[in-house]
Amino acid sequence: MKIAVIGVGYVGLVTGVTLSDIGHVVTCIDVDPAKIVKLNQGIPTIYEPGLGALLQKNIEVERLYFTADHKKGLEGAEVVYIAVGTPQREDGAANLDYVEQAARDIAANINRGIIVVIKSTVPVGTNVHIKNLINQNTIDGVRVQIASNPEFLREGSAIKDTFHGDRIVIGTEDKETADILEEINKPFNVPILKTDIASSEMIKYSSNAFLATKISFINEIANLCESLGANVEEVARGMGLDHRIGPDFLRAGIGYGGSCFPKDTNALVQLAGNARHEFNLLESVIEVNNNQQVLLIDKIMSRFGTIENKKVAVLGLAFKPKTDDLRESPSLVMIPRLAELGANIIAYDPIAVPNARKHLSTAIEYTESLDEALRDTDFAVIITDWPEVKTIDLSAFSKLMRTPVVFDGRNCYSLDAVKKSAVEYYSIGRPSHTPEPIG
Ligand SMILES: NC(=O)c1ccc[n+]([C@@H]2O[C@H](COP(=O)([O-])OP(=O)(O)OC[C@H]3O[C@@H](n4cnc5c(N)ncnc54)[C@H](O)[C@@H]3O)[C@@H](O)[C@H]2O)c1
Ligand SMILES: O=c1ccn([C@@H]2O[C@H](COP(=O)(O)OP(=O)(O)O[C@H]3O[C@H](CO)[C@@H](O)[C@H](O)[C@H]3O)[C@@H](O)[C@H]2O)c(=O)[nH]1
Repeated sequence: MKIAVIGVGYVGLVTGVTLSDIGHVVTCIDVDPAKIVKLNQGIPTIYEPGLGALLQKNIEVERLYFTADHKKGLEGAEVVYIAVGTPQREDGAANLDYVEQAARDIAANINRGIIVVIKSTVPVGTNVHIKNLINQNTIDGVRVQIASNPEFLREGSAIKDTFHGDRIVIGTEDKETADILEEINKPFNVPILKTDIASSEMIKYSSNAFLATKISFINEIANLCESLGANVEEVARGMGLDHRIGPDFLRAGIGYGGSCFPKDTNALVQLAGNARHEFNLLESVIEVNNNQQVLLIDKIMSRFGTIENKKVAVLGLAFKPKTDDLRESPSLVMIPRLAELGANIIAYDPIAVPNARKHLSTAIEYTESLDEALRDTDFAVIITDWPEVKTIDLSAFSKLMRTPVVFDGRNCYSLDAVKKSAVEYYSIGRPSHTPEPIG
């Protein structure tokens, strides 16, 4: 099948690379010419394990192309995927400007009926709106079919998620389009659910909202555990053994971030509001998460009283490990707060420092060395559970820091290991630990 993908961000690039890897001829189109230059040289524009090798392989066998020219990219395409961003608008709703522009780009450059597939996360009703927008603007009355095919990949495991996903969802208005989409996706060997368009659009938002709910639920339980003397890790383990609950997404911590959960939960609240439905549960999920992102500040202030001129190591900038993405990362909330309170900050991340320099306006020091980050600091705050941070020998804290006080937003260490160390330790939903004074 000859396929075009519009928008080569995270999702567009993974979509283009994996569709070509299963045998389709794919041309990816982006308005950013700098991205296209890099990608044509086989250089990935995102950090994603395993992506580089697949990118180079499929360019070499001439199944994968990149262009900044919509006309050229859409020429001969039988199916066109839209994978542009749907960022949050100020009122919380999804901004559809990029999707609408992609629709106009399609309308202006096709001369025969094609299938348009929306991969971007879009509110219920958008697929039909986009189909109408294209059909109203084509030359010579050309008509397109529409399909909703939401994306469920996670950053950092996007390739694995595509080839070993739990499901592929295809929402269409007619059986013929559904069958063509099924045929395209068959080689992924992932269960396919064919449904109507509105349900497909809703499955994406409901899935993200449910996962966010699990996280906020366990975070609320964690905060209660602290007051009642229980350990949230034990609680989550005990809950997760019930197969109706399951063990995933029950890791308590500093809250969820990333390019999806925050914006998609807000968009669903807006979508519900438009249908005159107050989504109280999801509003609470969002509120719990907002509070969770700054919870460590309270712990830090009750430990120190003031942090004016204290030197603090912030360990991790990305919203989760294995990505350099900072979008909605708790670090973007914590770092300005710590700076406002007068702390001098040195921030460590193994790969996200270049992105942080672009996104964080607070004047801080950066390093890609964990040792350098910890040296002579008064306390450390763990934001991202990077393997480098999780596997650190706890003695490094006492050897390198001025005072080994650690506020762990990701519960990186076992309490047994902490008890054997000289570290003063505060985590989420677990008892804190203050070492016995020596002598
Ligand atoms: N990032 C994720 O992990 C993830 C996972 C699942 C779903 N999604 C959803 O997928 C969509 C895309 O997300 P992303 O993170 O890849 O976005 P992104 O912002 O990283 O990338 C979008 C790309 O589209 C390009 N673009 C915008 N308008 C264009 C146009 N008219 N023609 C050609 N190119 C255009 C931009 O230059 C950019 O490179 C969003 O709706 C998001 O919610 C994202
Ligand atoms: O038990 C958990 C699991 C995750 N998180 C946090 O939740 C956020 C999101 O994590 P994850 O879901 O792994 O990352 P994303 O790449 O944002 O992926 C989510 O968002 C994507 C975009 O819609 C969807 O495609 C994926 O299915 C969905 O998991 C991160 O800040 C994690 O630290 C927790 O705090 N506790």
